[in-house]
Amino acid sequence: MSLIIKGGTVVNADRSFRADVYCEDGVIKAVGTDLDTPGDAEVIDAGGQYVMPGGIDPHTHMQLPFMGTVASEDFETGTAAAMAGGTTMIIDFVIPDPEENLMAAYRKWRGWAEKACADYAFHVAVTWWDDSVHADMGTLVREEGVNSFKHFMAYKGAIMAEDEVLYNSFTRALELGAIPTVHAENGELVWQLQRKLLEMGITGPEAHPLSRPPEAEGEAANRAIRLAQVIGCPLYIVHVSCRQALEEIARAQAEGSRVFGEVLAGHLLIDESVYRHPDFDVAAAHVMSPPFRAKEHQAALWKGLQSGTLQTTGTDHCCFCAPQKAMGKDDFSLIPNGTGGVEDRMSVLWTHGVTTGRLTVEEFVAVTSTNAAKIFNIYPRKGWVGEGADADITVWDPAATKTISVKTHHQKVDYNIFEGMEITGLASHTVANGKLTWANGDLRAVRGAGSYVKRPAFQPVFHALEKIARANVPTAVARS
Ligand SMILES: NC(=O)NCCC(=O)O
Ligand SMILES: [Zn+2]
Ligand SMILES: [Zn+2]
Repeated sequence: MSLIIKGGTVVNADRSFRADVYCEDGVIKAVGTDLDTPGDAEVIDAGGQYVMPGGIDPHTHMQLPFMGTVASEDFETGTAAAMAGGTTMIIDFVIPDPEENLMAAYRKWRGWAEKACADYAFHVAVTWWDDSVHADMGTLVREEGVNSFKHFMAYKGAIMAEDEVLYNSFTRALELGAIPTVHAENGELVWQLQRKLLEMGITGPEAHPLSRPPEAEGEAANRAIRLAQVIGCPLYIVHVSCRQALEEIARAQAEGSRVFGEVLAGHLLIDESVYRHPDFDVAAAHVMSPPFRAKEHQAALWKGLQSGTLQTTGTDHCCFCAPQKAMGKDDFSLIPNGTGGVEDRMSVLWTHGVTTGRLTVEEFVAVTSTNAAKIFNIYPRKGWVGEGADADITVWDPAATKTISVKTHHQKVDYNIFEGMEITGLASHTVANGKLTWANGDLRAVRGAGSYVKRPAFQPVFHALEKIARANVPTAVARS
């Protein structure tokens, strides 16, 4: 099974150059000029196009059971839609209920994901604490290739992790060489504001952003960062949506901390006015947490991405259809939180990032693929077009255009938050594990063709942090 991509410009995060790319048995075997074409090889003409590492979306929730329902997009449909947009790998989340055994939850999610068309991995959420969680974190890292643990600082009464859980889990993660990640929002504050707004009679989706102000996110980001600094572990903050959280990350980085930040395509482009839409279904379709913010935050997030304060882009793809959103018709706090975007992330980023001059093409590759691969320690197997890497490639046509619409998207959800957006820059072809899965509008994704990707522990920053810890071991004072 071989395939050759001819005549394009290879773009990696460090440089671009003209080359052909030859793939065999799921691996890139050669990158060079004027490569021979074996007789049986499938040929892709990439003339005038870029040949880039397939996108990695580090934040999705396929078929997530959440807020009394289950996300409409499953691992098969979601990874197929991803490949229509040039994304060849997702990192999803195992989210055990409080008291639920971590390994049992992990096995359940692994079973659901077997039908994935593209490669996938899992962050595992720590929502509670006891000795079994401590032990299972060890098993997950050492035997199952999990190298990141998620903590929800919001969703009080459900999956929220209190500070005690954060402390124990961050400490254990450091010992294992796994990165703690957080959804940073002060869950107590959100809870209190939700009650207050409902008492005031503000029951519609317009109350959603009011109950989750940027200050609640900034406070939680700072708390997680300070805990990580004292414990001495790295930290990855998911879906940074506002200036307040961004500033906490920038300050921590300036203090020498290993804090990574992720931003969602939606938070870069959509503002909070959507929650005041007169049609409940439209306003509710945008209910996600943290919410879309005032415009000043989008400008700040773009600068965070440009400056390197934020390193990755995700979608938090978590789809609920209108009848599901209607569960919160009379109480906004019951609207299932989540929006889609896994198919659109790369073209939206290209249109508003590269064509506007905010990002170079190499930076585009970094923030859509390579940085996630590096942070989660699967680089250069993923996130790189080079000999020996997995043949996960997107052939990118910078001149192609379309208008995003729910009528034409491949995502299994009845709304598109980017509806009507005119896009320039699209995946013309997507290659996953050496197989052509998307070719000029023809989706050829195969159920179950994706594999679980094990991620080794101790990505490079752990070795640096270990040296700092060794130099700062607390000592007792010997007194007579
Ligand atoms: N983001 C969201 O609203 N739903 C999915 C769960 C989460 O990431 O917080
Ligand atoms: Zn979240
Ligand atoms: Zn999420």
